[in-house]
Amino acid sequence: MPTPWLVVPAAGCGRRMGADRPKQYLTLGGRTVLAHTLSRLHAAFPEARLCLCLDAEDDHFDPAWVPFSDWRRVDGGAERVDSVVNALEAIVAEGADEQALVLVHDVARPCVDVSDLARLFAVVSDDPVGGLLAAPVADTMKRDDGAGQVASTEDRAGLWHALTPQGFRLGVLRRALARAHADGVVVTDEASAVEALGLSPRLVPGRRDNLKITHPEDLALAGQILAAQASGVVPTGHEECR
Ligand SMILES: Nc1ccn([C@@H]2O[C@H](COP(=O)(O)OP(=O)(O)OP(=O)(O)O)[C@@H](O)[C@H]2O)c(=O)n1
Ligand SMILES: C[C@](O)(CO)[C@H](O)COP(=O)(O)O
Repeated sequence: MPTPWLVVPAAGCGRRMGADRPKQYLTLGGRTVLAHTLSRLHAAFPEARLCLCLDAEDDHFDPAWVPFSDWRRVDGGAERVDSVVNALEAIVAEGADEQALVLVHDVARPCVDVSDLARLFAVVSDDPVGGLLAAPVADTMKRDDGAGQVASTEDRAGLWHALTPQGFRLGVLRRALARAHADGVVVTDEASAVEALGLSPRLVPGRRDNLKITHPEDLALAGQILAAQASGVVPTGHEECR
């Protein structure tokens, strides 16, 4: 199987976290979130080529946290999607083929499981469209009425949480993001842009502990997940969600 390109958007400012620095530079067990995330990706894809999207004025980053030998820093954009587009242009500038496989993974998801990464890669390598790690919705879903009360209970059958990585061919992903930009749509993930082309990305069941650190309480949770994974006490649970 060919080596993938990895795009790691890490140019966010962590507004919802509200910390004294972007959340990718908060530490878990003495290591930054960014270092944890890159280490998981490296364990699965040691030969991959990495594009790391960082804010141009980032003064927290330390290159010692990057375990990849083939990596480049790319300027982030105003939104996540703009950071990803900048990375794709950097990949094109290096002469990558339209068929090159690109996996995009949020820096804010340090608990991603190495076997999930391998499984996603196997699926998207063999799929003409590509796909994403995802987890079925487990709770009863309510829609509000805009005034703090329940308007309805939604049918959760067939609903999934979109996780990352999301993996697509370079050509498809560039076309999809260019179309979203032309249509004035700010997509929050790659798959939704690809869907808007009329294509159907594969849903690859992944562990639900691949959480995105977003709000303050998520940090402690991520620390506990990493510790539990390291001690081997967390069952994989994959079979349940397939
Ligand atoms: N302009 C941006 C915005 C976000 N991201 C990245 O996209 C991922 C998902 O975004 P999110 O969780 O929203 O991160 P933040 O933008 O940092 O958080 P917030 O929205 O709360 O400010 C993160 O890895 C973040 O660093 C990025 O590379 N460039
Ligand atoms: C890409 C993503 O992680 C999928 O869940 C997510 O859409 C990005 O974060 P946001 O909070 O929706 O901006």
